[in-house]
Amino acid sequence: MTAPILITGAGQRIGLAFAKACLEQGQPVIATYRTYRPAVDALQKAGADCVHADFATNEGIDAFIDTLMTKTASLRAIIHNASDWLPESNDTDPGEVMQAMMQIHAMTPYRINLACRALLENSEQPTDIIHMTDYVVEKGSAKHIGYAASKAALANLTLSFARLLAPKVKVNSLAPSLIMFNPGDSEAYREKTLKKSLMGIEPGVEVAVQTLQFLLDNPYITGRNLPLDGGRHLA
Ligand SMILES: NC(=O)C1=CN([C@@H]2O[C@H](COP(=O)(O)OP(=O)(O)OC[C@H]3O[C@@H](n4cnc5c(N)ncnc54)[C@H](OP(=O)(O)O)[C@@H]3O)[C@@H](O)[C@H]2O)C=CC1
Ligand SMILES: Nc1nc2c(c(=O)[nH]1)N=C([C@H](O)[C@@H](O)CO)CN2
Repeated sequence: MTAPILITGAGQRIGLAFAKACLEQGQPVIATYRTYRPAVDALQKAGADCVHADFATNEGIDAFIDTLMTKTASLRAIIHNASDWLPESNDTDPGEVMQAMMQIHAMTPYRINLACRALLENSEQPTDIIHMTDYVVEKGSAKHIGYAASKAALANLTLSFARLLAPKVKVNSLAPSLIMFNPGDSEAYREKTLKKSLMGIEPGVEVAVQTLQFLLDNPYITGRNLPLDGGRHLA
């Protein structure tokens, strides 16, 4: 019996694409979602075990972990994809922004990874943890300061968990810049953002799926950060 892959934040966009790609290969998936959408039903019908989870509190994380433990005794991989892209703004308290960003991008992967160590080590095959970070870990962000700091914390968790869990478990970061816009992004924002990379395109979720598969298939990469950014560092 193939151990499932846990994908957090799989109710839309990149996480949903990850889940669909795994299912299409016959790979069992446990997918978390916070907001119900018809896509969650479709994912469940496609064979995923969809679990509601809100990681905004430690109680919410621990409640999810308790549910997960009733579903499986082993895991093929954990993809920490759940995320909020909160900017600083005049009408939000900076302390709340930083707390929310650290909660979803650092506390959530930290608690789930520690709780699931045995599930990952139980598997016969090599197993993986993949942290979805961000290009801004390298450069910072003037408009998403708390977000960037929390993704930098997540990138450091990659190093620590790679040390802790080797050789049974590989632990890597996937660091995208633009993959896909949000529906509300203005034309002006889109134009400006496309110019930030050498490739100058909105690549879409497939490039993230390809990179995920590369990491899952490779037995010798661990503790590394894989950029997926269209050459943004040279633009
Ligand atoms: N899209 C892009 O261009 C880029 C993406 N990335 C990273 O890639 C990953 C995927 O990006 P994308 O698909 O755009 O992500 P989204 O912004 O669509 O967020 C993914 C999911 O995270 C879930 N989520 C947010 N907060 C919580 C919470 N407190 N508890 C549980 N779930 C939560 C949301 O659930 P729900 O909707 O169910 O409420 C959402 O569907 C993210 O980590 C992101 O930071 C990095 C750079 C660029
Ligand atoms: N959780 C999210 N994180 C990020 C998103 C997103 O939509 N959700 N989007 C980006 C941008 O695409 C950025 O990389 C380019 O402007 C960053 N993080």
